[in-house]
Amino acid sequence: MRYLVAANWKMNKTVGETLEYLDRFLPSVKDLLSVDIMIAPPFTALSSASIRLDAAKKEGEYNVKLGAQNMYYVEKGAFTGEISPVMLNELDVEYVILGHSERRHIFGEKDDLINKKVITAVETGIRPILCVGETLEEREQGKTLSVVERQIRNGLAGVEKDMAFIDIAYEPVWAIGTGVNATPEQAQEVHRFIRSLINEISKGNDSNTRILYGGSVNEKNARDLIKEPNVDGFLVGTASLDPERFYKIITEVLEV
Ligand SMILES: O=C(CO)COP(=O)(O)O
Repeated sequence: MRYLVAANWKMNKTVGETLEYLDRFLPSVKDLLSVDIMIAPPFTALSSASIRLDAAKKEGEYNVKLGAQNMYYVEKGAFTGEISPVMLNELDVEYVILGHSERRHIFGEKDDLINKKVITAVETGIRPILCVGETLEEREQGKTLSVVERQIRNGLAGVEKDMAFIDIAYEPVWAIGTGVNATPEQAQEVHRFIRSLINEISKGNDSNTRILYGGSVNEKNARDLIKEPNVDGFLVGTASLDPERFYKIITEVLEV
């Protein structure tokens, strides 16, 4: 299984800033093919990023893929403000982040909607990264594993046989954007649980499923986190906004 290091830029960077970032970032990861890299800019920058990546790939070898931060589960129609999988496919978007805690908590997305999106993503050939994770209150009440189990079972209902085409990101809500990451031990405990759960529900058909950790990952804590046996990569927010910091995290993963 290849590690995946993914950047979730959230609502950051204009088209100009995206192109400036790629100009600085792409040379650093040229010929770096042993780890999968994904960048998810905002929707407005996807097209320009796609063109820039395409041009780079004509000049050299890059293992950098584009991701979307969300999508709707219908091909087209009267869904004001939504983006469809067909629109993402056209831009060579290969990943989609689904069920991010900001979608769940700020925009009220529930497991059944997230599940519909996961199913459509798999059907359209866009690899979903299903995000799960507990709030601080849930952790303090000892509910971490039961919350994660519910989010995974509901989120993956109907796609269990396609598990090898899906990645999971464990992102404890209390660690997102706070500067307080889960300790390697805390991450490993939940990742081991997720691994056994998806092994059970996919009947062993999960050999390409990465379990990413997300939540205040940076160039200083990445090495200790990736050393854990069930941490298969990262979903990085804040630290991915700077191309040098994101590259440093990638190099920490390479060294394990
Ligand atoms: O939400 C995240 C990635 O999806 C994590 O964000 P931070 O790295 O800023 O904590």
